[in-house]
Amino acid sequence: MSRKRTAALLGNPNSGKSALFNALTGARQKIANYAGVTVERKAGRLVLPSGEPVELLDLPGSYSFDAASPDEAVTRDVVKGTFEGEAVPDVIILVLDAANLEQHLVFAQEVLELGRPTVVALNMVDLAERDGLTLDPAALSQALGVPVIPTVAVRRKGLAELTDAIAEAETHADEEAHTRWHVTLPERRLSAKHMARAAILSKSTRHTIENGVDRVLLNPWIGPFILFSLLFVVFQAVFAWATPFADALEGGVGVISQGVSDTLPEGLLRDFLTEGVLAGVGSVVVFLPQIIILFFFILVMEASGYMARAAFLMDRLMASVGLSGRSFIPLLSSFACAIPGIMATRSISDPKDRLTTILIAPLMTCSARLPVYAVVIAAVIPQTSVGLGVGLQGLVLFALYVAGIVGAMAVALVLRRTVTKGAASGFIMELPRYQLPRLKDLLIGLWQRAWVFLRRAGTIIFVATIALWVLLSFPKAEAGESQLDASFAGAIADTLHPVLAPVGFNREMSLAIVPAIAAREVAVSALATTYAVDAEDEELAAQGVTAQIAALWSLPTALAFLAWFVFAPQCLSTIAVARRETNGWKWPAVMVGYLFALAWLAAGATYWIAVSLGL
Ligand SMILES: Nc1nc2c(ncn2[C@@H]2O[C@H](COP(=O)(O)OP(=O)(O)OP(=O)(O)O)[C@@H](O)[C@H]2O)c(=O)[nH]1
Ligand SMILES: [Mg+2]
Repeated sequence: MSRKRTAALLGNPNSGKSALFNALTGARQKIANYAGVTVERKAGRLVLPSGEPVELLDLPGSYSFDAASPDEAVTRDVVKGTFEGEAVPDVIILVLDAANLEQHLVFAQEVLELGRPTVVALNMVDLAERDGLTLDPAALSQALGVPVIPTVAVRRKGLAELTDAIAEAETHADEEAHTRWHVTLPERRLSAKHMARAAILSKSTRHTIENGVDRVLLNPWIGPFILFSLLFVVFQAVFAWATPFADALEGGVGVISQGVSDTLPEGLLRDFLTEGVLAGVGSVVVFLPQIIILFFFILVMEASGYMARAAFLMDRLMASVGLSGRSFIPLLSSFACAIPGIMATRSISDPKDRLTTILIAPLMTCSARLPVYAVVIAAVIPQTSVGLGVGLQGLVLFALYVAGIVGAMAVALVLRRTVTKGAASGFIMELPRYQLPRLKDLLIGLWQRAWVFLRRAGTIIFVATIALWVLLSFPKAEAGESQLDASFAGAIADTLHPVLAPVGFNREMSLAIVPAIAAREVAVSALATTYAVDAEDEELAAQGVTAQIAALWSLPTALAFLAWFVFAPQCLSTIAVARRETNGWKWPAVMVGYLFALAWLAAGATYWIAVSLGL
């Protein structure tokens, strides 16, 4: 049997390659409305009408095969057959944005010049229509010398025709090489203009609304104000909207815990379930509503096209610290998690810009920190309004995010003048068209994030919490001795505490930050388990970790803990991905070193300022 044939999706960024890939293979690759979403090669299975399976490749978008950024290099290597362990794809599916034809036809010529079996997916014809364009696919096919199939990837239109054309293209490999294509960029631009003109039958100007919106959103004064207000609303919502759901979940965990206590006999199994699983892991799971609300906003910003506008707005600010707006999207992605954020830096072509962005990405507040912030804020910050319906808790949360951003900008400024010295590179980014987010995509996106969170809770958070529970539970305390004092964990806490006591940490906090290296949320489950195991006051123990923190921590101590988490590099996977993306241990070591130093200093400064203010 011959080897499975391959087809690759190629085209400019944001042309809908991943949307087509998902539609053709049933995969759920990330799609979003800005350039540079896909940064890796992904494979899936497409079944042709004949029943033959084809390996379909989704690739990062590209403007040219000469491009310098690491993601575009992947595309070039795959297509030219220099990608390790990969044969040249048999068919190329060239994806063009019908509403942006002229720009997309520039790279198209470079692709066609390869002279390989190619099919064009003229995607986003719905948007072209919305813009008042009437297209002539036949004329375009004539000009390009390959089949052109109109598609709407997100509504699965034109897929059958496209698969037919892919099957055909495989059997009729194009023998005559396309030697007629132009080689210089200005020539390609000119012929793109002619081809686009020939393919557009009529054009009515309907761009006015979009331009009007952009005049407001991109205005140098109003724009940042709107962006800032939007982010502000997000953090208010994270607290205000989530509260009823979080309370219900917390209540549910409490009921189960009570049920377990009532039914099981006293002993190790009961302690394991109540102290380790329910108090520990349960204390993290209750943050699911907050996580979903945060991602709801991120996904809407990504799908609507606002994300790229935000990057555009931030370009000036970023330039003042030696970065460009290009770094903004990886940094904003780091609000979800630093790992995809660091991966997203592959779309930055300047190596020093990219390295700086990787080094500061962990300062963006990832969603794993949300449970830590939320639990401490709920415990020590009163649920009051500061006026105008603005909640104090949401305000503190917002301030923590801002602290991360300000910290990142300050670090970038220092790095760009020292270790990653160099001039800021220019920033060119296409502004995608506005789109109404599709409910289905939104729900799938939210489901994926919820699943990631729950899976973490069931795996890494579970394992780290249980490991800590074991260390806390043995050896058993003598009568009159506290369990924490007697345990192995107590010994670990006693070793670390002297280093952290000067910045206001108590013993439980010093202990909790150790397993939190596996995943930050573990700080919460670790505290919950520690207090559950060590509980002297049974009634307080039953009220959960928030009540215990409220009763046992002073305000300066709690604030120091929050400040620590703004900076601390507490996540092994981030360090691992930084190693992979920088090809060595040097930069991850620099990253970990500076982040720990900053965390310690920030916690200390916060603690002592709070103490001296008499808080
Ligand atoms: N209206 C409309 N939107 C589409 C269509 N195809 C894709 N989109 C949207 O266009 C945006 C970009 O789609 P992606 O599939 O992420 O684009 P891509 O080519 O993979 O982009 P990169 O990975 O950045 O190179 C997303 O918001 C999609 O929902 C289409 O045919 N019509
Ligand atoms: Mg993509």
